[in-house]
Amino acid sequence: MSEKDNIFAKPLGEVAGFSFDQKVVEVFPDMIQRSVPGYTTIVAMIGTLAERFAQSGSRCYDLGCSLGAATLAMRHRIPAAECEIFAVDNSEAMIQQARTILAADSGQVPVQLICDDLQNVPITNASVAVLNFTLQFIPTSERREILQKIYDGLRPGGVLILSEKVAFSDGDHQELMIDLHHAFKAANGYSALEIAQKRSALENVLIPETLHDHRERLKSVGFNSVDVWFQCFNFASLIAIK
Ligand SMILES: Nc1ncnc2c1ncn2[C@@H]1O[C@H](C[S@+](CC[C@H]([NH3+])C(=O)[O-])CC(=O)[O-])[C@@H](O)[C@H]1O
Ligand SMILES: O=C(O)C(=O)Cc1ccccc1
Repeated sequence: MSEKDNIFAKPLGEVAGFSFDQKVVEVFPDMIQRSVPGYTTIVAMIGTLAERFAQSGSRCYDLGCSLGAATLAMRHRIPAAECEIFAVDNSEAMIQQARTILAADSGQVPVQLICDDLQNVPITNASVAVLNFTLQFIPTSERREILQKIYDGLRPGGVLILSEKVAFSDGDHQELMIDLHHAFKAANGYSALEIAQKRSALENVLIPETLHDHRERLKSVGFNSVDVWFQCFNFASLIAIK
């Protein structure tokens, strides 16, 4: 499997902004598993949701697919005929490694891996769209346009699964959730230095918004039904149905 994440283990002096480069790719499954509470459950449930929502002859999109975890979960659970998965990521290093992982997988649903900014990828004839911890890395001013494009590309009854690190408007609650997230990381073996250096690397790179803002924007682009289906501390996943 992947190597252990020790990217932020040594004092770095100046901490550069976080990027999905080759070093991160090599440790990514370990990093995300030890950093995102509920990640394994969320990925498995994306499979269950795809099983329910994938429509025959439609497309499923995994936007910001990294190594293709959600793609694989969907691929192994979609019963609908003639579906195709489009997995998109703008990190060349991620897509290269995803290609190797997919080549070793025996799932039957065809997968197209695309190395591009998800903003350049047309979305059409979709029944499932996944943004599993991806929108948080895109400037807030560009998020509405992406969600509108997804809404417009979905068939009626189609679903968007949106997982994000979230913020809270109440300062005390915000502080508590961040503290509990750091305790989760510490329990998974990250040192105080690793937690602090990763936190500065993510500053201005990963921008969380409140669940209220996510819900309102999803409704305002047209989604009928919007609600949280998973939350642990400051990590949440929403389902939005067209
Ligand atoms: N504009 C963009 N266009 C395409 N990809 C992008 C863009 N911006 C960021 N990315 C990509 O979004 C991914 C975010 S990781 C997703 C985990 C995955 N979904 C998983 O289910 O394992 C989440 C995390 O690391 O917290 C990275 O691979 C980026 O290259
Ligand atoms: O580690 C964190 O603090 C996170 O918010 C999650 C994460 C996981 C993997 C890459 C970037 C951020």
